[in-house]
Amino acid sequence: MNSQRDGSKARLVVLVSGSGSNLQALMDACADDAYGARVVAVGADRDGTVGLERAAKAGIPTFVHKVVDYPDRQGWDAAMTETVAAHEPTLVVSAGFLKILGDSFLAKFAGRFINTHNSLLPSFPGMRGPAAALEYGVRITGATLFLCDPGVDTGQIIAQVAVPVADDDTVDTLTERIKVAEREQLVDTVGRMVREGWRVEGRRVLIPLSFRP
Ligand SMILES: Nc1nc2c(c(=O)[nH]1)N[C@@H](CN(C=O)c1ccc(C(=O)N[C@@H](CCC(=O)O)C(=O)O)cc1)CN2
Ligand SMILES: NCC(=O)N[C@@H]1O[C@H](COP(=O)([O-])[O-])[C@@H](O)[C@H]1O
Repeated sequence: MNSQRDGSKARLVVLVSGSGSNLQALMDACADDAYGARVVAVGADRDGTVGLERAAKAGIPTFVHKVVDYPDRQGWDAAMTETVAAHEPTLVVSAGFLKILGDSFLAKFAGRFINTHNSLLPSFPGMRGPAAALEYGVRITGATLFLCDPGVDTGQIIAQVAVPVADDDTVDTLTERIKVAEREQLVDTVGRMVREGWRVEGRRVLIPLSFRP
């Protein structure tokens, strides 16, 4: 069971690659002491993202590790692991972070490394969730929050939210509609995790307030 039951604030390290609207939602939630967490660092795999700008504007430490700056993927993974570990995270949150993290990172953070994805997994994993949902013709899609494992979007599911697909949806309109529900789910679920803790039973992730008898 992981939790900050001693009343101290949980430490969130958030990983981004793009606009960081999920990051902003977490930062906004953390402004309320009752939420029980604070974003202690924001990391990215590339320079110049709006997500990094959001963190810098809020005075939150940022870091960037680019794969091309390392002799191989393992070197990049080790650098990511070392930098994130230095911030002593309660929870590592991948929110639009577009790199798969490897063995070194998972050895350190598995079980407390989560990712929000813009589809109802296991449908439409990867980098094109909304586009793939539109191409397939599903009538309901959504967002999934899950614990990351060595696979791509194959980890244990923590929470899901359904989002209807409109007849006139484009990739952009569907992506944005999913994001609204996704951000609400991320803030609500991370808050419950850090305040109440969570445990993993096989493929299930249980948070006390959602425990079923
Ligand atoms: N070990 C894991 N790491 C990450 C996971 C995961 O499930 N396990 N999820 C991703 C986030 N994600 C979807 O939600 C995702 C991100 C990136 C990719 C991908 O194919 N990335 C390529 C490079 C793409 C690029 O740089 O443009 C890669 O890593 O080589 C798939 C799914 C976060 N990390
Ligand atoms: N599977 C990777 C992926 O596509 N992730 C998606 O990137 C967006 C980031 O938005 P944000 O930068 O505004 O938070 C999110 O909608 C997230 O599901």
